Amino acid sequence: MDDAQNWHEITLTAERVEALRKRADQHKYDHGHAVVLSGGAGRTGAARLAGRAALRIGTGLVTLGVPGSAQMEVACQETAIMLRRVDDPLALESLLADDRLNAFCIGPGFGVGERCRACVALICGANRSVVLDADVLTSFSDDPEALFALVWNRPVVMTPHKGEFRRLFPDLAGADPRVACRKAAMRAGCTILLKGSETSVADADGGLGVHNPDGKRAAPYLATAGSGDVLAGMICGLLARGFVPVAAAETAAWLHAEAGRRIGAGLIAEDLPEALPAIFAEIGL
Ligand SMILES: NC(=O)C1=CN([C@@H]2O[C@H](COP(=O)(O)OP(=O)(O)OC[C@H]3O[C@@H](n4cnc5c(N)ncnc54)[C@H](OP(=O)(O)O)[C@@H]3O)[C@@H](O)[C@H]2O)[C@@H](O)CC1
Ligand SMILES: Nc1ncnc2c1ncn2[C@@H]1O[C@H](COP(=O)(O)OP(=O)(O)O)[C@@H](O)[C@H]1O
Repeated sequence: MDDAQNWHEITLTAERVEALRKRADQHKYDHGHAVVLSGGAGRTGAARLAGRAALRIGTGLVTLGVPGSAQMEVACQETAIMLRRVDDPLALESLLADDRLNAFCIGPGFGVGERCRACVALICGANRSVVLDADVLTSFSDDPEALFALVWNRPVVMTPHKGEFRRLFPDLAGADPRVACRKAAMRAGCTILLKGSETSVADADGGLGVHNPDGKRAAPYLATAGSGDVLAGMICGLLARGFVPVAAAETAAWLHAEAGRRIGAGLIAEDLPEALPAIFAEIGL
C-alpha cells in the first residue's frame, strides 16, 4: 500500500481524552511504570527530559535506569523520578524480570554501539512495550535488518528524525515522507513516527496518521535540542498507561505539538512537559 491519499489526520479524539483520565478509584500502579534508560555521566539530560515527560503525561511511576558513573548526577536533579543502577545488559535483565515495569524508552543520550544493541534485544525479546529513539536507531544503521528482526510484530514505536530515518531506510529517504513512513513501518513490522514539521505515524498494517498536514497546527519552536527526547518520553508514558503503540504515538504527537504551539518563541525542551497540566485542564481532565 503506497497510496499517498489514504491517511487520516491525527487529532485528540474523545476516546483518547478518556484514556488520559485518572479515575478516583485508581492508584499509581494502575497507571503503569515507565523505565527510561540513560547514558553515562554528562549524557543524562536527554533521558531526564524523557522521564519528566513520561511522569507529566500521567504514568504512575517513572524510573531512570542509570549507569553507576551517572547516579549522583541524576540523583541531584530528580525527585519524583526514581533511580535504578543499570550498568550493563545483565542489570537490565533483572529489571525486565519485574513485569510491573511495563514500558521502556531507550535511545535518548544512551550512546551508540554494542551495549545499546544488546539492551534493545533484551527489551524486545521480553516483548515489553518500548520506544526506540535516537542512539538506538543510529546503533543499527549498519544493519537495519537486525533491528527489524527484533521489533517485528512487537509493541514497539520507533521515532526517527529525518537523519535517523535515512540511516535505517536509505532507499525510502527521498520519497514523500508519508509514503516513506508507511513503507518503513510495513518493512520493520512495528509503529514508526517520522518527525518533522509534519509528523507521520504509520503501523505495520499500512495505517497512516498525519499531524499538521495543512500547516494549521504549526509549532516551529519545537525545533530545539531535546524536543524529540520529550516526545519519546511522552510516548513511553502512554505505553505504560496502556495505550497501544499507534494510539500512544499519535496522542503524544498531538500533545507535544499543542505544548509547542502554546509556549511559542523562547521554548526550550524543559518547558514542554510542564505545559501538559494546562492542556489537560482545558480538554476536561
Ligand atoms: N539535552 C540533551 O542531553 C540532548 C541530547 N541529545 C542526544 O544527542 C544524541 C545525538 O542526537 P542528534 O539528533 O543531535 O544527532 P544524530 O542523529 O546522531 O545526528 C544528527 C545529524 O543527522 C542529520 N539530520 C538530518 N535530518 C535531521 C533532522 N531532521 N534532525 C536532526 N538531524 C538531522 C544531520 O546531518 P546532515 O543531514 O546535516 O548530514 C545531523 O547533523 C542523541 O542521543 C540525542 O538523544 C539531543 O537530543 C539534544 C539534547
Ligand atoms: N519546524 C518544526 N515544526 C514543528 N515541529 C518540529 C519542527 N522541527 C522539529 N520539530 C519537532 O521537534 C522534535 C525534534 O526532535 P529531534 O530532531 O529528535 O530532536 P532532539 O534529538 O534534539 O530531541 C520532533 O518532534 C519534531 O517533529
